[in-house]
Amino acid sequence: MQPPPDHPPILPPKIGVLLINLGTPEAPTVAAVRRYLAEFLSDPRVIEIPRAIWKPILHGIILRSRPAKSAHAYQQVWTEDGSPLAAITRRQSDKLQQRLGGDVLVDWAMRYGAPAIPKGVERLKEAGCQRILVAPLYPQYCAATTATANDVAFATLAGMRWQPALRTLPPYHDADDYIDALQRDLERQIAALDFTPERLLLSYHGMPERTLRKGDPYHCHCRKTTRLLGERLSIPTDTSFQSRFGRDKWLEPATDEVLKAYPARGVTKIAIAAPGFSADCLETVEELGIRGKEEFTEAGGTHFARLDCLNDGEIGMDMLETIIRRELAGWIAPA
Ligand SMILES: C=CC1=C(C)c2cc3[nH]c(cc4nc(cc5[nH]c(cc1n2)c(C)c5CCC(=O)O)C(CCC(=O)O)=C4C)c(C)c3C=C
Ligand SMILES: [Fe+2]
Ligand SMILES: [Fe+2]
Repeated sequence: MQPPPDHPPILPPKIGVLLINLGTPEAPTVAAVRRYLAEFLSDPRVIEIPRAIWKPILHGIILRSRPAKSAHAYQQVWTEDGSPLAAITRRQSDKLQQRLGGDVLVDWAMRYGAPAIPKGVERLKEAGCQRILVAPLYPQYCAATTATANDVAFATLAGMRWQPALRTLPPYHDADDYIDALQRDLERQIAALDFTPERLLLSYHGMPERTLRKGDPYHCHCRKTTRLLGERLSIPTDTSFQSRFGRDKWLEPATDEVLKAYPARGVTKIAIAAPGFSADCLETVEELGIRGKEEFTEAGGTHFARLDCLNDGEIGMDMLETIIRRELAGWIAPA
């Protein structure tokens, strides 16, 4: 039987996947970086300080000084395709779409800036997706990253009469497929170097230490990833935490401190990787690859290599397809 002529359109039901990463400015300019930082650093999941105390600090000090410094850093990593984080996430989405076929619609979004999560969820719903997997691409769970992305996706549903069913991608810090992909990709990159590193430093984004005491599993997830990876690699590994922000105590040891201390300990040839980042970005290319290298060589290091993230390479895409398919179980037929 045909629906009446004034009936809203009936689309064949589809499955949606929304890949999410942190977000990045739209241009490497002071104004665009200020807009991005204002949104990012206003998120109470990121800065857990009472608003009445934090707002004057953010608007009176941080947004006056940091955008110029950060814009300079972004200018050093910007590509023809824009910010590396956005360009790589877009390619991951396109390649996953090809792998999953036409019954699954894959799109991507950023928690801060564009393309925004609400628009992504709405686009998938309008295209007929009655079931959506929200996939924040953070292997290690953190309230400041995973939870805030999921919050926005769920909040988008609050305004809908006909809500799609939502699933979220759980952390995959100890998933065999993830550890295996890291092992193979890092071994491949180390084998291609023109020197043999004495140690592999695994640098994760830092967090205030108090978030660990409050029950965030992030620190434990990072440590577990290093342990599982270290058990498989022949090169000795160390763990460190980068990108300290503000005056509070952050997770230790700090990446820059470890880099500066290596040569005095007799370690002068190293490789550094960032397993917590699913795509290369400012934090890996500039902070580790440029500033980290300077810190290490100024302290007496002789050989330094920054290894790429899994990005949209074959090994990374195989892993991403496997973990996404696993979460779509019961929604799509097994591959
Ligand atoms: C208190 C501040 C911050 C917390 C907490 C934080 C946690 C956190 N961040 C990432 C991943 C990324 N962070 C990136 C950039 C970035 N991070 C902060 C501050 C905090 N991060 C700032 C101010 C910035 C902007 C750049 C700068 O001014 O230094 C990025 C890169 C974005 C890009 O455009 O390339 C990523 C990715 C994680 C995983 C995390 C907690 C686990
Ligand atoms: Fe960050
Ligand atoms: Fe940084």
